[in-house]
Amino acid sequence: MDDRLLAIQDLHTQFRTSDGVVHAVDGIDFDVRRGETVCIVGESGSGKTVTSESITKIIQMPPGAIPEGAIAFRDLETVRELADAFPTAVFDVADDSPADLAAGDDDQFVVVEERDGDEIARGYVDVVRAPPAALRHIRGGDIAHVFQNPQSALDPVYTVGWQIVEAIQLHEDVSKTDARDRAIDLLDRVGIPDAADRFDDHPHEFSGGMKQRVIIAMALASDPDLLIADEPTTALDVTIQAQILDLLKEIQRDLDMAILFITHDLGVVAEIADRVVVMYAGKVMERGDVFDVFETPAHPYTRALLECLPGRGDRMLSIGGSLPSVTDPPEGCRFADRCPHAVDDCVAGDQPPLHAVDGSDQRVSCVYYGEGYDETTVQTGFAAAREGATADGTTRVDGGDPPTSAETRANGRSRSEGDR
Ligand SMILES: Nc1ncnc2c1ncn2[C@@H]1O[C@H](COP(=O)(O)OP(=O)(O)OP(=O)(O)O)[C@@H](O)[C@H]1O
Ligand code: NI
Repeated sequence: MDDRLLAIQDLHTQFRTSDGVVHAVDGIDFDVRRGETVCIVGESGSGKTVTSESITKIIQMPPGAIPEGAIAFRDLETVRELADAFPTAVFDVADDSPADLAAGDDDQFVVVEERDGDEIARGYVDVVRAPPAALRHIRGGDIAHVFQNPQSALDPVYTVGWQIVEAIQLHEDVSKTDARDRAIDLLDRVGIPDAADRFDDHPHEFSGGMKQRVIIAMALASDPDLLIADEPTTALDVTIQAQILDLLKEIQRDLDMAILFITHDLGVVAEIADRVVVMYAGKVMERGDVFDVFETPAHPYTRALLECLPGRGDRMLSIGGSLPSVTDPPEGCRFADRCPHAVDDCVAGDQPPLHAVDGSDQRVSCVYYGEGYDETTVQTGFAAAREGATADGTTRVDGGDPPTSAETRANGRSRSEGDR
């Protein structure tokens, strides 16, 4: 069964600037299944936020544009509603392969399989092609966003209760009294003590962590299938961060909602992700099940990120170097310039294709996993390999322990707990 809720295919998001075209997201693929948590992780500027904001097209266009790619949102109810509201936008296909998606006409964005009277067996909405009216239906309804700074997401002038009531009434035709009751339930649901009493308080009467809980309550108002959270805990202190992560896990379990979580912190990834997408300079370097990626990080960049985690190994690593130019991206692998294993093939052509690792779902964009290469060469400690490379000009393949499964478990999750 295809349980994908969101399928991103060859997404390109660019910005026109006076310095040239910024290739912020440069051809990425990944999907989010129903009810799971996918984390996008990567350094500052790698394209995480632009990816997440492309999904509901809340990026400013212009200067932004999505010249290529498709974002398939596969919620049956939404497909039905949009097919009714925009009958001429329906694109019938027998089989929903990516090729069909790409072949869709520009104004045909509701893709259905088998249209039998009102019955739509399966289908998806291509967010990239959807017009503003259809996007309004999806945004804040089927897909809700939670941003980093709770301060700016709340209006200081209105009570928090009223702001949640407004979010509820935006998506549902309910009376003020019913909406008020639901708002209080939501505040209670996200762990605001004495929710009924806090309803009439203004945002400034809430702490940062409590404000973020209010934002999450607003996001839940429309009962979304997908919650996109962009660094939602970064502005909060560590204990509050942990509480918000716990809250998100709990809500997800109860509401069976998928979460796309953006972070630069692999500790957070270990805490909440089912699957992880590692981005670098607008490309996906690696993706897969969080346990596979933590236990057998395949890409040298992922290894480097893991070695940067405090408490892993005895050295604190700084990767060194900086992201390549986003206006004039280099040939080959975007990470080649900082990679101790880079060879000629790494600096030619496009970013390497995503190769399978060990027959699992894990995929890695690295030439060493292609034909004619020995992948064990890059399965070594990043810091050790770099030291080897700088000491004698060659890459050393020994030394540097990969993170163990015990360490991954110590970070809070275990495959055997069956908590997914
Ligand atoms: N409106 C814009 N105009 C021009 N360039 C932009 C715009 N928005 C983003 N970019 C560029 O796109 C690239 C990706 O930015 P993005 O915000 O997605 O990174 P990020 O991975 O979310 O980083 P961070 O961890 O700092 O939030 C960066 O080079 C950024 O400068
Ligand atoms: Ni960001």
